[in-house]
Amino acid sequence: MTSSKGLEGVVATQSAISSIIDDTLTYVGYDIDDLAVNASFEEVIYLLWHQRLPKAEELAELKQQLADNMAVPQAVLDHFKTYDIKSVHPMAALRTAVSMLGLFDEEAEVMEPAANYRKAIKIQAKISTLVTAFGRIRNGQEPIAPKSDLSFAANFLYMLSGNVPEAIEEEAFNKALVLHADHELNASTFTARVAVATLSDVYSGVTAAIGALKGPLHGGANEQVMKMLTEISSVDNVEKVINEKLANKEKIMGFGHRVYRKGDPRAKHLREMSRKLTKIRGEEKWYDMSVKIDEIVTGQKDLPPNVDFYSASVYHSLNIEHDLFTPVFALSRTSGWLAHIQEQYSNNRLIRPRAEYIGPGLQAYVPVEER
Ligand SMILES: CC(=O)SCCNC(=O)CCNC(=O)[C@H](O)C(C)(C)COP(=O)(O)OP(=O)(O)OC[C@H]1O[C@@H](n2cnc3c(N)ncnc32)[C@H](O)[C@@H]1OP(=O)(O)O
Ligand SMILES: O=C([O-])CC(=O)C(=O)O
Repeated sequence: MTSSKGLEGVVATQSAISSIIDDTLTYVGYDIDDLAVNASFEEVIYLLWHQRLPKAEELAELKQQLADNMAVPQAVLDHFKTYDIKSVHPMAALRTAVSMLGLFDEEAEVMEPAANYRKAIKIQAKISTLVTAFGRIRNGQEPIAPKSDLSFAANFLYMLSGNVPEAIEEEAFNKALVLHADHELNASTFTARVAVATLSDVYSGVTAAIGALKGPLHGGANEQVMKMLTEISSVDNVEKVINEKLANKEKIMGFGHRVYRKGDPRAKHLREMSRKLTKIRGEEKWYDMSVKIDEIVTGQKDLPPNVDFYSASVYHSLNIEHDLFTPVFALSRTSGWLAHIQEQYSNNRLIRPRAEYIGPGLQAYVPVEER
């Protein structure tokens, strides 16, 4: 029995939700380049959950269901005030808050598909409210109630800042949500599927997935990219800092990928948004620094940027605090996790791989006084 470190190359399940074939990403057969330009995030949620694009009335119904379910139990909001909110990572808070939502859902343990679909709506709707409320409460501000006439993307930015976003901001954020929604069997999605394959509940699956996304080798990389850009601080410093990091064999956050070899198709869309938004903000340096880092890392190491690299300067330009970048990723990827959870339940088998044992051979027990 031999193992593959990090399960590289192992095909662990079948899925009809998204595919990565020859560096092309599709959601249910629709090329991500097509969806990034044309689709709303709500359409993508529907696509992932139903494996087809919605008709107009189905889309309207989903939007209404999301709007109707955005309110979060007061006890969950109050719990943010029970610890030193400024010292915790928002992903840790989100992990607990989503788990806590399950305690207030009377259907949490009901396993019928219709009940699980209702839970998907509730979680997808409430996760925006949780992230924005956390962001405001820790800054001494009151949470803002959503506006039912705004899109999912616009509502998030509105609930965070109190201002209805400009059209270009809404467009950029919607695109970011579309691009992050699903990605085949990435680590957090696999985690969600493993959790629910024990026939545990939907809240457990999403909570487990949030924990997996938090790490800097996965969703946590976008925050680390912004930390690196902030530390480098100017285009003139890029070459020296990046060359030093490469010489020290440090990983450059936002580069490399387990599956893509020629490049992540999502990165070009985020790069273009970064160019536009940093220009509007008069802060082109974030884009210029990013492009220079990209040239060096891709040039020297043949490691192209992944989805997390240019999303950092995009979110920064949307006035999102840096440690909220990964929660933003989570609120988009929740749509994918919920699709995979549903798919796992619909054709379930316990996920239980084997380990290649590399410990000592058979040993006889020695009583404690004789060791
Ligand atoms: C949404 C997402 O999750 S996208 C990924 C987000 N994560 C990051 O951006 C973190 C930085 N990137 C990485 O750590 C990796 O590229 C991962 C985790 C994404 C993929 O990891 P793996 O497939 O396991 O590749 P692994 O880490 O083994 O790297 C293979 C080689 O490329 C190098 N490498 C990979 N990524 C990088 C990087 N970002 N910077 C420098 N070198 C790198 C490794 O050092 C290793 O070199 P070696 O063979 O000389 O030891
Ligand atoms: O697929 C992966 O390994 C990581 C990734 O890009 C994602 O989750 O979007």
